[in-house]
Amino acid sequence: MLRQFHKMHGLGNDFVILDGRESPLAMTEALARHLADRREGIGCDQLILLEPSNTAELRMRIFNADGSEVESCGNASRCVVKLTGAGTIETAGGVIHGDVTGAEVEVSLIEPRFSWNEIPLAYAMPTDPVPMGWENLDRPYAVNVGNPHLVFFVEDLDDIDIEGLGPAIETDPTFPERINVNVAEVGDDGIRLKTFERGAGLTRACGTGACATAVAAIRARRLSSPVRVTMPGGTLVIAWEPGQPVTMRGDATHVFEGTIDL
Ligand SMILES: N[C@H](CCC[C@H](N)C(=O)O)C(=O)O
Repeated sequence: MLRQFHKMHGLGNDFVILDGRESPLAMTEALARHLADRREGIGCDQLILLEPSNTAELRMRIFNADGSEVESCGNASRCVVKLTGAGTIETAGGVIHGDVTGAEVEVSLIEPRFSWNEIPLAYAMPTDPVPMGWENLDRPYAVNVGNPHLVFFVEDLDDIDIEGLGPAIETDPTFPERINVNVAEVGDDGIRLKTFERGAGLTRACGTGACATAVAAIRARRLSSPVRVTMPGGTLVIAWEPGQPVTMRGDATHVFEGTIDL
């Protein structure tokens, strides 16, 4: 059966979006992996499937390039708000809210969580920072913004081999659901960030990573809200106050639409 798809990206973090609201689509890890494959499929960092929802205007399911289904995706949220005009979106990480503001899109995720069992970590330990290290990366902050993130603050981001260290940290048994790995350098005009994503590897931008990193920087009193977070693919503006949901504002780009036989 021929299915329409949309190819979109948020600051170079790219997505294939399928709409299963009118006609259901049974997504599997294997099919998500195939569609995400940049040689044998369409190619993307995450596969997004839209479905009906009882708690929001629509439900957004998120599958990483490795096929794993996860709770949240900040860049894809902005793309789905722009594509559908939805103001509320149900995700496995909670109901999120979006609004198109001119050329950009603003999305509010959930109120961040910080305790070890909410990240989750495998056992009780501090999360601000986590008393662990991997070569020249140590004492990260752990933050859950719907999905799990580690945030390492470093003096020089270009000194860090994030692609070399990322896989071992992502799959460390301390993180029973694996984890997204963020390495950040704080400067006068905000944060420079690179993210090795759970289930997708190094991406050009990570929306939830930018949110988690800005929240960690505000909690550690390194910066105050709002925070500009600049990644290889571009910049997001993140706003957060303790006790509130974290909000991001940035671009969402529609590249093309096509059909594929599924
Ligand atoms: N790799 C993430 C999901 C995608 C997040 C990212 N693309 C974003 O924009 O937030 C995870 O496994 O939790």
